[in-house]
Amino acid sequence: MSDIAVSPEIAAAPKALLHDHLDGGVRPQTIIEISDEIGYTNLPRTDAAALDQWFRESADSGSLVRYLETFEHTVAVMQTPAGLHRVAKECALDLAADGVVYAESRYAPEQHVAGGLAMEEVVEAVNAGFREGETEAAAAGRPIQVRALLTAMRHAARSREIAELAARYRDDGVVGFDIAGAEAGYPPTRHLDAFEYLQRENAHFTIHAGEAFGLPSIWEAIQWCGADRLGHGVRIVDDVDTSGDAPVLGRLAAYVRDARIPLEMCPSSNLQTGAAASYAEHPITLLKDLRFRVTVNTDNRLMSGTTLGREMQHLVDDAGWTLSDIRWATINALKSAFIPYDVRLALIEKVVKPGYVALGVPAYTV
Ligand SMILES: O=c1[nH]cnc2c1ncn2[C@@H]1O[C@H](CO)[C@@H](O)[C@H]1O
Ligand SMILES: [Zn+2]
Repeated sequence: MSDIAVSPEIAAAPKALLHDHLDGGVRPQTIIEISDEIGYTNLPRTDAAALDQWFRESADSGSLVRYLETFEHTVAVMQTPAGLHRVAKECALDLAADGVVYAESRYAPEQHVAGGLAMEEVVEAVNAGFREGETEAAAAGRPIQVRALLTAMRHAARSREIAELAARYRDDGVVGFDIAGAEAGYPPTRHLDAFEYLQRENAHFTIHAGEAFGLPSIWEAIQWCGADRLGHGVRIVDDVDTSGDAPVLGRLAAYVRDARIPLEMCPSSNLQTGAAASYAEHPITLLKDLRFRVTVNTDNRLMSGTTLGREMQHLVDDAGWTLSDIRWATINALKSAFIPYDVRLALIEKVVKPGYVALGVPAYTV
């Protein structure tokens, strides 16, 4: 969707990414090679460039449901330990090359058992791939930490089981839980059992909400389910009245802002699913100006033809963002990460702040 060039400053800026789907960021060439190895013959294109194009165009329908149909082909090549390992390793390398220093990558273990793997084996293969990618990236001078979020599909009925899996692997590379998939008709409260379990376990979770569906979904995610963060949450603007001289926040929007609930915003993805009309008009900028805890994310790099650098470049080019805004969003992301406070602080103080000073951005003020 967005083959824009990223400026040297944005490319070099240390970045943090909270919302990136592992199965939404597979390299086209890898899809083709694994398909050959496993005998998967349903790919819509067999040339890497054409396949890349196909994903972007097919995901560009204006409908979340149709957007999600394209994942059939990435999930198909992520059914073996070798396939999962390779995809995870390449994910870490690609993010490191984009200047990402910390990432949370999510995937749904229940979608990777068609070849007979146990969900534990899925988690372990992905973890091993991330660790190898981290090692290679560090050796290449691009250190990155990648942690996993386990997603449950909201139309399915395995969320409690996957929540338990996330808790079991919490000391082994998994830092949280999520629900994803078609939003309309599948409210977060359908999975209350899983969320209540995680709260009792003192575990972290985010919920895709306020993307294809509006305020009730956000309200349930926060006030019924207790979400730590919102995946997208873009529709929170429906509770901001901009008709007068100054924007007025409704009760829910005020709660989200005042409680510092992180919004994992994904501009390009929202343009493709119809949740926003353009980068210039995307609510992320209004929400930034109102000081919501905004973060910038990729969602699905393959389907959107994007990188975190590109998402940021679009905001700079079309919505008036500055490098200082990008640093603010990056620090917001690290403040909101599901890793221990001391690790977050070390990344902010030792990596992010010095990285922006090196780019000549004036010192950070709150
Ligand atoms: O923007 C999105 N909204 C809702 N669900 C999504 C989005 N992007 C990806 N997935 C879903 O999450 C699964 C696990 O990674 C993917 O297979 C896809 O079905
Ligand atoms: Zn998502």
